[in-house]
Amino acid sequence: MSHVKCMIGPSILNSDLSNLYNESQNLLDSGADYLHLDVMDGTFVPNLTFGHPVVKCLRNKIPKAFFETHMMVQNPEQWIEPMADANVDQYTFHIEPVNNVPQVIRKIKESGMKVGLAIKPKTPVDVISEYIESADLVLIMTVEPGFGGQKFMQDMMPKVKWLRDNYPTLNIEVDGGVGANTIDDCAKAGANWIVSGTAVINCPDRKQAISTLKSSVQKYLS
Ligand SMILES: O=C(CO)[C@H](O)[C@H](O)COP(=O)(O)O
Repeated sequence: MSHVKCMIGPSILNSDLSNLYNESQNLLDSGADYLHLDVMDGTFVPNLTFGHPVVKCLRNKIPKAFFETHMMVQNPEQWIEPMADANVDQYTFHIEPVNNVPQVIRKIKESGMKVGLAIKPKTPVDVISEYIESADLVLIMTVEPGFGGQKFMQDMMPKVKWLRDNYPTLNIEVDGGVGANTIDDCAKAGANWIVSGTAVINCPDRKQAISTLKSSVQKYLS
């Protein structure tokens, strides 16, 4: 009997952002369990996307779905209140630029959102262990954050496996290059929250793409 649930969260990063509502609704109608919203500030990563004003507009049109914002930003503390005001469900931030991680975790919780802790490929997983008990999810990046469509880093799987071995009930998310060819590696290592961008967005049958990801994870969870 598995302790964790499989969740598939497409990243809308490489969708038609001029048509964000329809793209998001289409992904939910195709079986997505949540939406993974990539917020980039051009400083923490060399790319710029959107912030809380866009997320809030999307939330007004999609009141019920679970929204996770993946905060690829230099100062995650700055955006907690605006994202809570946009009714974001889970605020996932990178620990690398943060001096006081417990303080950021506390503020996210006080604002009513769930807490996700993210690490870049070069960050060792044990750096995060002292904070895991107070988090809802850990995100292991399987590409350097910044862009969709990059090659999956298989060598991140020991991090996922280490987390699963040590934290059987933890929600472990992977993000970057995840699709039909790489999902088995993620599932086998123990990931249960799956972000997939281009592999879903560019697939003519998004329902099928999401269902393939789900079946693979469920196979290893059961
Ligand atoms: O966080 C991200 C990039 O920083 C994206 O969520 C991720 O790369 C998704 O796209 P793809 O599945 O195409 O890699």
